[in-house]
Amino acid sequence: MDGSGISGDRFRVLLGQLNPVMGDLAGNAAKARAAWDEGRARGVDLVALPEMFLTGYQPQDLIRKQAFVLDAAEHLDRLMAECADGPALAIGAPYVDGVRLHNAYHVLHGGQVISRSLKHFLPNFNVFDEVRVFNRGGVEGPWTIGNHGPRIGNPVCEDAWYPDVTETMAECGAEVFIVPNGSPYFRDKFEIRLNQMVSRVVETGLPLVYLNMVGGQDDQVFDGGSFVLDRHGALMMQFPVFEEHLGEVVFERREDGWHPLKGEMAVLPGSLEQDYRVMVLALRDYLGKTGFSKVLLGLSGGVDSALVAAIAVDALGPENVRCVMLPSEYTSAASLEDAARAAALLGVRLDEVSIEGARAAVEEALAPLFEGRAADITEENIQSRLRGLMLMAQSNKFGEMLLTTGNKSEVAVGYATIYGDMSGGYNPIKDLYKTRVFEICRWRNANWRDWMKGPEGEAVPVAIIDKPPSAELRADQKDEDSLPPYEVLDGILKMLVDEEKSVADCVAAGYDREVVKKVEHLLYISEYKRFQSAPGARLSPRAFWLDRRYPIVNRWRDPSG
Ligand SMILES: Nc1ncnc2c1ncn2[C@@H]1O[C@H](COP(=O)(O)OP(=O)(O)OC[C@H]2O[C@@H]([n+]3cccc(C(=O)O)c3)[C@H](O)[C@@H]2O)[C@@H](O)[C@H]1O
Ligand SMILES: Nc1ncnc2c1ncn2[C@@H]1O[C@H](COP(=O)(O)OP(=O)(O)OP(=O)(O)O)[C@@H](O)[C@H]1O
Ligand SMILES: NC(=O)CC[C@H](N)C(=O)O
Repeated sequence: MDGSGISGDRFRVLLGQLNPVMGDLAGNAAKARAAWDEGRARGVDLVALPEMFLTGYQPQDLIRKQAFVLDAAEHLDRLMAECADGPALAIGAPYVDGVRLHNAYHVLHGGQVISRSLKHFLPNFNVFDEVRVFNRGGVEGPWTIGNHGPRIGNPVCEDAWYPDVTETMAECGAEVFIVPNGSPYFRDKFEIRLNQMVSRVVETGLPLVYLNMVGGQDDQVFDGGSFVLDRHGALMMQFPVFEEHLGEVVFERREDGWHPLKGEMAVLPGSLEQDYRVMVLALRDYLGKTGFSKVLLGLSGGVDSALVAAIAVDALGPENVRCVMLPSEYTSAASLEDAARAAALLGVRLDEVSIEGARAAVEEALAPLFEGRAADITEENIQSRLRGLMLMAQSNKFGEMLLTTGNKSEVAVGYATIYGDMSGGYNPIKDLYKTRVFEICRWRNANWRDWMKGPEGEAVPVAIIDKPPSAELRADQKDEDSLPPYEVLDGILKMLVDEEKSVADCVAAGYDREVVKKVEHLLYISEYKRFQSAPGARLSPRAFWLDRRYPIVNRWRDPSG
């Protein structure tokens, strides 16, 4: 040991896979400080935190506020002073170089900044717009603490998705990579990340630490799942997904360089479980981070609202979820029973407010104007809007945030009433196709985990999963009267939306051209609804909102096929 507190042949890093709150500079700094205190108590050499941990990620245009960047710099300076005596602290925070604003990774030690890596590759695709808000940095060489420990290179997230930055760092003498990330979830992304990081290891022959953020931010969920690879690309440590976690990686110096020792190995859940957990965590964090603790929703006896109720209960506990049945003359006895059973299984309160009186009053008020016109979708939408009105009134009165329940199939084709059932602050199932809604319900009924605040066993009544979906806005209505069967609709939507395929591709895959053209048309004409819709948890690489933005005014239709 020398004055730096580092032993000659071991280097210990405490990795903080933690959940920051966007814009809560003091809170995030306190969390960083607590991790550092823990690191000091354990006697580690370095405490590392994810990309842009001090501000939260992604800050979007908040980062264009000079006052915000200055405030962040002050919090960083304070941390540097407070953490002068002990392990180094590596933390993501913005950096201003003259007029150039950077996404940076700072290493603080002994009251000084001993390294500052500026993100070189700015992601500008899917949900990312970093070219819009940051300047590209040059590649920073590796750093060490005193004369001991490995020379460490810090490619910042996207920097490790291409060979250039790691190769340059290796040429400059790096012996270990620690990559801080703000990498949001989409289904099965873990394998893609792992393959990318293994490639960097194979190209450079150097071990790599992948440290991800965790937690929900608006539509995105950072899934954690940090890991460590040795110089051959073998997995030496795996952190859990979706949980805050402090874990220690130990590097040992051998004749041929630095080697990470084998450590904890969390098992990653399957894709249905991951999707479900994302929806739960996204809702919990959206509520908690915006200052809400309670939600309400309209429980119709259908599968979408039943699943949203289960997600809400698992996120917040049954005492914080209230369901409301708002029957009309078209509501069947089976729907009333199914809603009651769904609420009972989850242990939530179910209130009933009829929309019949209000509907009669609205129709009477409009009758002189509408005289001579046949009843049509107008009257159906009035019911939906009255439900929205009644639910929002309760939201105002009781301080509960209203959840809206449209699945991705409906959101894609505009099968929802604007200012009606689209009313609400958050939509947990916005990126979940209807066919997957059924799969997820079955998964939840068969599986319980300790992170769920809801009951074990059946959470969505089997009778609800098994019956044909209906909006019940007129007698004997079924979704399949207006839409193709969901297997067909979802098959076409996956091709058009998620895979960017043409109409001709869909026809070649066996779908009827007329049906494909109808779906394509509905997809384009409902962009205005999506523009006015609530945010919801992103589960796929093509979620509506940031990943998939069509022009609202658009006359083009695919002539192929
Ligand atoms: N480009 C555009 N920019 C701005 N506004 C635009 C627009 N195109 C139409 N509009 C406006 O939008 C209005 C039509 O939209 P909207 O009022 O939503 O009505 P609309 O889309 O015609 O009908 C709602 C649909 O949702 C279905 N649905 C399914 C499941 C549940 C529920 C439910 O309510 O519970 C409903 C229902 O069966 C029906 O097919 C028009 O009055 C028009 O003025
Ligand atoms: N009778 C009702 N009571 C309470 N809420 C309702 C009622 N009917 C509709 N809603 C609300 O409006 C949403 C859209 O309802 P609708 O039944 O028309 O379509 P859906 O997409 O099949 O949804 P679900 O599967 O939940 O029924 C529901 O999820 C629910 O939140
Ligand atoms: N923060 C980032 O640079 C994110 C982009 C990165 N390639 C990812 O999604 O993991």
